Amino acid sequence: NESLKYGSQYEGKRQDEAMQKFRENRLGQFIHWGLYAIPGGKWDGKIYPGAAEWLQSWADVPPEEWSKLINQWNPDEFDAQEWAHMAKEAGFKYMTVTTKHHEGFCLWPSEYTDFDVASAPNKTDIMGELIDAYTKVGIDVYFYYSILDWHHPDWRYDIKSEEDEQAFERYKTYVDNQLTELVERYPEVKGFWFDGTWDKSVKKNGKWTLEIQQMLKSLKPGMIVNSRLRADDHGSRHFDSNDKLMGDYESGYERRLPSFREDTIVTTRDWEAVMTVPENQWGYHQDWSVSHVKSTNEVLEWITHSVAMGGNMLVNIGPKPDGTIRQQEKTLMKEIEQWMDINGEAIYAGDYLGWEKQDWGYYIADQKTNEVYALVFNVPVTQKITVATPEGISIEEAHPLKDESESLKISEKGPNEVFIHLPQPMFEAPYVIKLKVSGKD
Ligand SMILES: C#C[C@@H]1N[C@@H](C)[C@@H](O)[C@H]1O
Repeated sequence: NESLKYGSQYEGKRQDEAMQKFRENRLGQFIHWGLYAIPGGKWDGKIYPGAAEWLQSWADVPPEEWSKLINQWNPDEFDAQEWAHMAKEAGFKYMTVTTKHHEGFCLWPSEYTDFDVASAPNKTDIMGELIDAYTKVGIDVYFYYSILDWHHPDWRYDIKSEEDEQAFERYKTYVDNQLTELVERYPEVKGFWFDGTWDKSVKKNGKWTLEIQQMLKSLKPGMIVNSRLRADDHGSRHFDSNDKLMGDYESGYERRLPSFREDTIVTTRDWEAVMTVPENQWGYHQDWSVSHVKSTNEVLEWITHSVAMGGNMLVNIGPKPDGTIRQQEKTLMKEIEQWMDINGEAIYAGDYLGWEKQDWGYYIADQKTNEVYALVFNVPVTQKITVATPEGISIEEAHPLKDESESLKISEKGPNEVFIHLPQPMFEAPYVIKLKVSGKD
């Protein structure tokens, strides 16, 4: 290991209360909202199938033209309490919302720019409304902030001249000021989800990324900061040049999940995956037919897979320009609610169990109660699932969370292996079984 000045600051999982709460939350809502919701994936009459919040890039729109969208920012149907209520009912324990995406438009009245809601026809302080409404219903709020900024004149993709150097110094001050402003205006914020840090300009400023992390923690002890912010002395991101995780949790799983076969290393640290309902749409896109849209059961499997590997999951919504939520996302939240009302105990505070992975689905162990759950997604044609337990551990009982008074039949399969017999008929949703285990520590 070489000594690094701007690498990982500590090893292992943070054990303080704020981080434990993050770990127990497990299921969160991601919200991507900004000017990009107005065109909704369409520019000059053409639909672009790429991510809607990247339309400025796909359609190669000059920043000064894109910025005119500010004059159409008028979410007159926006109701933060309604969003918070829907999220609460769905069972989200935390929420992460875009304060500023790559387009540079700020959803709060910032002292440091005119490219913000204060300069739009509708001057509502979106961040203020959301953090108040969500905090009031008991949902923790995190802020997404993009370092990459297509609007700001001092942003640089790389530092290749004295002029670049001076401009980027100004940009660093702008970001430091905005982050300080966000914490001071919204002190209930629990942490920051940084994005847009892949360019050389950031990789050459590892020291700055550490200073941002330290500044946020000095502004609010316990603040939680994702690994995606960080670059080390040599520009290594997420993990420093000694392969040590930087930041408080690993945030590399965007629209993908760690494999149970190859990536169990993730179970040794805190991590969070983020996912879209369509293949790749974070901001509002008016035409979801451009790609596969996940069913609720697919979304529930992504959530379960993350928790079963000891991670969190953020499920994204992209609100419409008028401030309403599209029907597909409202239906999804309602169906997640119906499933979580019965099975949420297997997800909240869930963690990696470490038993042999089976094709029928996932095991989740409760961090606090030590209860063990089997979550069945792929019902075997034999109508029974195999549970192979470590030496000295056996399954005493199996009760479906849908009706815990019911006991499922258990039969011997072999040494440390049993069958659990599933009831007819086939299931319309993932089927969760609480296992009574003996011999577990
Ligand atoms: C690429 C990229 C960005 N990272 C995701 C979390 C979205 O914000 C997307 O625009």
